[in-house]
Amino acid sequence: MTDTQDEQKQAVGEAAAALVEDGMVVGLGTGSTARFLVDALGRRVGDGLRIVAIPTSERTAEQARSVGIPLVGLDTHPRIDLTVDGADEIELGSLALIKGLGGALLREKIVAAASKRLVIIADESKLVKRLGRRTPVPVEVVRFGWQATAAHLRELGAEPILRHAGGDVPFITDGGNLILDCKFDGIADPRASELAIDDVVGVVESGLFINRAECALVAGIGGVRRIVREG
Ligand SMILES: O=C(CO)[C@H](O)[C@H](O)COP(=O)(O)O
Repeated sequence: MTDTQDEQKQAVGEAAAALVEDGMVVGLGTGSTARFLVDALGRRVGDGLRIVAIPTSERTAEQARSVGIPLVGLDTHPRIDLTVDGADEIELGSLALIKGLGGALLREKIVAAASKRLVIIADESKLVKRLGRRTPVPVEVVRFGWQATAAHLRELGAEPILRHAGGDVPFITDGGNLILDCKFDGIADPRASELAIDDVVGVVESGLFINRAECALVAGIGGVRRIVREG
């Protein structure tokens, strides 16, 4: 039985760490749920598990190093066996995702695309019937002309807001870009929206992840359950 949100995140982090096998190349997600995964994997590495890992952010890299997980890059390991990452919204059925409220969506998507398997870990609050009613879609954009990029995104029906790190200082991603948090009135066709956003000049990547997750490990009051993609 799991209780608080943190206990639920810990439960899914540990359940996902148990999926990792000797010899694997593992993608490490970013965020408060992924932190529990990295801690649990660090403990397994301390007990003798032999893996190498590719982090999706500088934050995760720092944590992984601190718990003794050996890190490599996509240059030497372009194929990843298993990536475990969090999500901001998970659409029931399709397992389409909104990711990037933690600001790491670009590296997360590159690592997901290089992965044979992507397992999402989350608590039940992340499950939705339709994406984008509650959470904005984070969109990473280059700094030059971001206002023009925002205007194009507005034409797609979004309300883009420049993300700030605090005060008037814009949030800068690990790739040196900006993030526009794009509020939509629900996303009826996530794949079409992903394509339309990616087609805007100045956009580096969107936080819509479509057909990428194999399954989600979701923690609730009753424990951890595995949800698979339908169709
Ligand atoms: O996409 C992400 C970071 O870019 C995170 O996976 C997402 O924001 C979920 O984070 P948390 O586990 O803290 O709710």
